[in-house]
Amino acid sequence: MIRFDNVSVTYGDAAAPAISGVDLTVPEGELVLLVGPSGVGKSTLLGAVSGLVPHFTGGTLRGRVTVGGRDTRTHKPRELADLVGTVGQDPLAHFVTDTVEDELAYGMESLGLAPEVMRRRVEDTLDLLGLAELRDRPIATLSGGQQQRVAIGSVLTPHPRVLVLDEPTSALDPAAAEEVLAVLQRLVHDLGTTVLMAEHRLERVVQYADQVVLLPGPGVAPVVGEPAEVMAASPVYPPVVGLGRLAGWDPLPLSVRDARRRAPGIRERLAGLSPTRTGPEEGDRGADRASVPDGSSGTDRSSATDRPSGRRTFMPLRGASGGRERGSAQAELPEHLAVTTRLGVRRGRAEALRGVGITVGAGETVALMGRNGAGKSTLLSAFVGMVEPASGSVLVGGLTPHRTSPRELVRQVGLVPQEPRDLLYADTVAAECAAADADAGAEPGSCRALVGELLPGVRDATHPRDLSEGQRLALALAVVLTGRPPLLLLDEPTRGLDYAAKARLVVVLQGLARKGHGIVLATHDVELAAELAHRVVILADGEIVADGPTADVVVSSPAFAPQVAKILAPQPWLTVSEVREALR
Ligand SMILES: Nc1ncnc2c1ncn2[C@@H]1O[C@H](COP(=O)(O)OP(=O)(O)OP(=O)(O)O)[C@@H](O)[C@H]1O
Ligand SMILES: Nc1ncnc2c1ncn2[C@@H]1O[C@H](COP(=O)(O)OP(=O)(O)OP(=O)(O)O)[C@@H](O)[C@H]1O
Repeated sequence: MIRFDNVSVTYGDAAAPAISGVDLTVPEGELVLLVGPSGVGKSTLLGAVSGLVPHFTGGTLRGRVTVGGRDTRTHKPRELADLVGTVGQDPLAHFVTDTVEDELAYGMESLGLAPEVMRRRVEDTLDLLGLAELRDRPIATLSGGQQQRVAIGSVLTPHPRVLVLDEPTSALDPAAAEEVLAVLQRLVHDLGTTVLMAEHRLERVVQYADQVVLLPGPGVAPVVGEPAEVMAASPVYPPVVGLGRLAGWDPLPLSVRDARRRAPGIRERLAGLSPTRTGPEEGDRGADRASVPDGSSGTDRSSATDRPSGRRTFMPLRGASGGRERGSAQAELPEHLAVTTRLGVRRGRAEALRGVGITVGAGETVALMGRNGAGKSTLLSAFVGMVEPASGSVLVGGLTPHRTSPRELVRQVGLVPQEPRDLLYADTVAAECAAADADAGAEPGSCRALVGELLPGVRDATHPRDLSEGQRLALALAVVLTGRPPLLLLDEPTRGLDYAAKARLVVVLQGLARKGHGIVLATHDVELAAELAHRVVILADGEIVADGPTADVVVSSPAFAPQVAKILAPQPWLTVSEVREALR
């Protein structure tokens, strides 16, 4: 159904092609998963199928790509629309109408389907993706995950024979991701739809794939094969495969269920051992240790709700680089970097947050989890004054965010938004980084070094618009981290990041936490939360329904447990690295 004949794509003045030597056949009715490190050319390869590359992105395509016999170089995306449905990494870029229902109908309208058919398919899709309650809503007012569901729904309604999906579950909560994958599998099995999908969170998808296409490095020809075969040697692999490789299981399990069947042996070896975990208090805070007050873990919900802002104790916070003093370093900080008390926030007609009491202590990393639309981004927005409380209060560094000037507030708190593009305004990576250094009063080169540390291979001269998703996120993270705000907020910080980049992000954030920074991440990435968070807070429908140490909260939850916890339960292991450490 899809064929690549010796395809290469070179962008503008890039020295080397983004993809090269790609020979590939995707048979009709298969679900093929495209994997590989960040920036390796996955989106480029997908774009060559939908025709976006090179028609919209520029660059030169050599060789031949055909879909259902149509050459994508001579057919514009519009001329492929009846055949190929595409969901890109940034759903907002694709929306053409204003409301959910219109968007679901749009693709069918342009194909001229009968009104009764359209009506029925819109209803089906609203139900299928849990969008019925949002049908009249302006798309601009939806949460990130709600938007991603609309984007997926809008390509399903015309029933294309080929679906090209770029990280389609990146903004979805774990349950929604499973539902979407079940729908895709049904289309593949029942209707013979062909699906080509790129995804970083392999733990979510690899067990559904008929074939895996691995791009091992930029411009390197793909490796194609059965999922278990490719996973055995792939540089990117999910925790279940990591555990399988560690335990020497052959063939490698791809699902939690398969791994559980193999697990008795490793469970026996682990019996009597326990994971080494450092809480925020036990962590080595190095030079700053003495200045960080105790009792800042805030794991006790009742006190978390009722405790005042904690201005009793003030703590000097040093820039993470050590001696260099800068704005925030001179600011005196309360023991709790952020406190909300019975916080209520309205968005439109909805109460997005209700009675939320949460504290974030110095040195603490908190993962905010919960279904799409639960209010996670709203809470982060409240911390930076982008939304006002309708009731209750929010204090950050002792200040009321929405009444504090941005200049003053940035000394206390920095936010990496869900869409990193919102943060970037310069024309090149180098200029963006220079501006970030200047804004933060950091040494020239600080931001650029961080980008390289998170993701090697990002070029100075590239326009942020032309970066891959993961590269852009690494840049946005670096821009905010350069300011080293005492409180660091990250909204879904792993979209587009490969496992290695995620691991490096974990190291950087752990280092900041040790130096006394408080970190709050809103995330659907249960594996990231397991690696990084001291504490997990679960929001449901605007209310806190759980708040406690990570292991306590996630292990008991089928939705939020990481793979290793599911495989080794009832033992308390969360990550492959914990198991590796224990077996050493
Ligand atoms: N329009 C463009 N102009 C110039 N360079 C581009 C353009 N689009 C992508 N690139 C570059 O091509 C390379 C591959 O990007 P691509 O988006 O295909 O990677 P990816 O594997 O999808 O990455 P990610 O996993 O981060 O989404 C990157 O180095 C990127 O900077
Ligand atoms: N401007 C608005 N008007 C009406 N409702 C809104 C508006 N902005 C957000 N909402 C609603 O508020 C609720 C909370 O949204 P929020 O973005 O905080 O959710 P979230 O937990 O971050 O979700 P996701 O995981 O999908 O990112 C959602 O139901 C959303 O649709």
